Amino acid sequence: MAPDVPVRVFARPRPRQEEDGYPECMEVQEGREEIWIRPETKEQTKICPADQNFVFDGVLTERATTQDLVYSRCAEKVVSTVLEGFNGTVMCYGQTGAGKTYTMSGKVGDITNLEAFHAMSEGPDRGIMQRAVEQVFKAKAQMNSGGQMGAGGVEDKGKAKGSVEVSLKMSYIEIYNDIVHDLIQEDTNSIALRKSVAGKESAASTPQMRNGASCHSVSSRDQAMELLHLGLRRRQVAAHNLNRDSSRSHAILTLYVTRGSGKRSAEAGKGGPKRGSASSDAEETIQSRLDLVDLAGSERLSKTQSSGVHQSEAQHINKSLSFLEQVVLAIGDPNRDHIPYRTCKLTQFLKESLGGNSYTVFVANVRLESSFLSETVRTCRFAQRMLNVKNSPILNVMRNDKNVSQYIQKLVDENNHLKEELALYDSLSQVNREYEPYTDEQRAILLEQLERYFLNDSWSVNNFSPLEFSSVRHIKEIILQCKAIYNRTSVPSSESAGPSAPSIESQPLSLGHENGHGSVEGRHHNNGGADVYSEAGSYQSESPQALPRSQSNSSNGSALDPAKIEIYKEGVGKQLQEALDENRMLVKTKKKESNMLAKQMNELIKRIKASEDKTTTQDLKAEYRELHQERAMLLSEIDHCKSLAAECSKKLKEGVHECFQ
Ligand SMILES: Nc1ncnc2c1ncn2[C@@H]1O[C@H](COP(=O)(O)OP(=O)(O)OP(=O)(O)O)[C@@H](O)[C@H]1O
Repeated sequence: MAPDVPVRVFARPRPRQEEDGYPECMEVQEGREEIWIRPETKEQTKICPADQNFVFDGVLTERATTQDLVYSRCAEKVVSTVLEGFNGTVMCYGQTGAGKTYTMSGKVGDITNLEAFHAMSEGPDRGIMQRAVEQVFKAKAQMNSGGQMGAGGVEDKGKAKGSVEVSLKMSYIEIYNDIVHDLIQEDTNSIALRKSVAGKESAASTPQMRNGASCHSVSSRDQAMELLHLGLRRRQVAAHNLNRDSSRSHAILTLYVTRGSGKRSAEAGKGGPKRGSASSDAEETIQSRLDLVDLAGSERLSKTQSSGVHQSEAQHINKSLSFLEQVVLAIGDPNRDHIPYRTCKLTQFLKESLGGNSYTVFVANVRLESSFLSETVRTCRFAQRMLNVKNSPILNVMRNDKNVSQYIQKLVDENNHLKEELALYDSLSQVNREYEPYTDEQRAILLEQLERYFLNDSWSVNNFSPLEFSSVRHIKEIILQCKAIYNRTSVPSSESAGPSAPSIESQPLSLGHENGHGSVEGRHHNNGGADVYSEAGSYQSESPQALPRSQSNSSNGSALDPAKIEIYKEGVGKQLQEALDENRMLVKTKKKESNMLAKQMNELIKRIKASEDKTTTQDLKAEYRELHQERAMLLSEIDHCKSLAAECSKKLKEGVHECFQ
């Protein structure tokens, strides 16, 4: 089993301008990997009641930190491990304008100016993305000429020599308003392109959604830079009060490294965990991946003054970041066995990076000006939680092991031999049996036989015609078809209560019932009558009987195909059901939080009414406004989860309908 490796967390404060004034209530102390907060004013103590120090794996001090230093401290080692065959992630998180894009892509400036971009990409302001590409190409050149990559990313002399084939691919996507867009597809018609990518990553195909993005072979650093420039040009950017070039999307640049057809030295990969069973003489292909993630910045609308479309973008950004927080909280909680990765595209993409197969570094970009105290405290708290996230990186080796191939061949031979034996046995006993799976035609014939058998009044214990079992596959098929007939013809218990009894389909299983909160149910019904949580849309993978029987018989009298529904149940149906459950669970939790906030707000109203002191009243009102904003955010998250649940529910229904013959 792969060992747990914690996410490494760094904080990078954006340099303050001299005119911002010192001292501030936040500071980084030289030589100490911590950000200290000393609230002084009453306002500040409301945000952070007492002195607090946030300790990280590293704090990149404001003035001393160059882009070069940031790379060597935060990213270089991760890139080296990727070159060895492990997955790696570096992600930047923080409030808008704190320097995430600067850290990742460098001082981008006017992105339409290609020359300026290339000049920057070679200069000291270049970011982690450019530097990672450089490191990877440097290593590729070394490996092609027979060197081995060691843990430090430098050539290790004296190890097994021999040219290793290395190929690199690159993809660059953005998640904008929870839709995945390809940023480097060569088609300039981005709308058509975006539709196609978004279409591919539907809930039904979430595990493969990465494949929805185009993947480009890159053979030189310059080629990779061209693609990076193209992607940055296409990324959604807008101006607001705190950042002239604010990213409106989460962007993920992925470098895929494949090292092919070489014998991996037993000594290689000393820097990290090894696969226990790896032998030194196997032919191997190593496929690893580096994700460089520039998250969109959280923003307070009151500060950015965004409105219209940018306000809606901001709400999407804040929502997805809050889902990210939920995932991180769940991973860090030993009592939670379910991590809500499926709630949005961002968390789906980061599944391996957080709690999965990856070496991950998290950079918290912060601003130390007092006016950003609340945002910085929030970022630091989140970054601290990130320290609890443990990953399990493994060496991504595809082995072409001679022993395994031989073993598979042995099994194939044995299977052929048994088939021959069976054929001989059948011919000696003069029976003609088939062992291949039923075709649709054979299945239809069997179904017809069974229907005749059940409908025939004159059937008796002596007449078992279609039930005279001829083989194991025949028995299985009869049982499946009997189940289909049963589902189609039997009447649900609620219907048997009388014609006026509502069908299961029309009984909403509302959250209100689940939570015991009557009000929730009321709002749910008022919401256009969309039965998001109706049992009809809920597909119980453990018990197929839970499917509404009224649906087992479609309007045109066709029957549910047992084989199809089984496949659906184990595959897409199961994924959709999980996603539905997750969203329902999130709605439930958030509703509780929202109710608690409502209670606190009611208390505050009482206190405001009772207050006679002007300053106290003002403070209470300010507190009320904060809570109100927080609750508004929660309510919009709840709506978002509901709409996701509705989408899952709809897809589930469509999927079940497709299982009718
Ligand atoms: N460490 C730094 N040194 C010099 N300039 C910086 C630094 N960090 C950020 N900046 C500058 O601050 C501005 C805002 O930074 P940037 O666009 O990287 O923020 P961001 O966190 O990506 O914001 P958003 O979330 O809104 O996209 C840019 O002009 C950037 O060049």
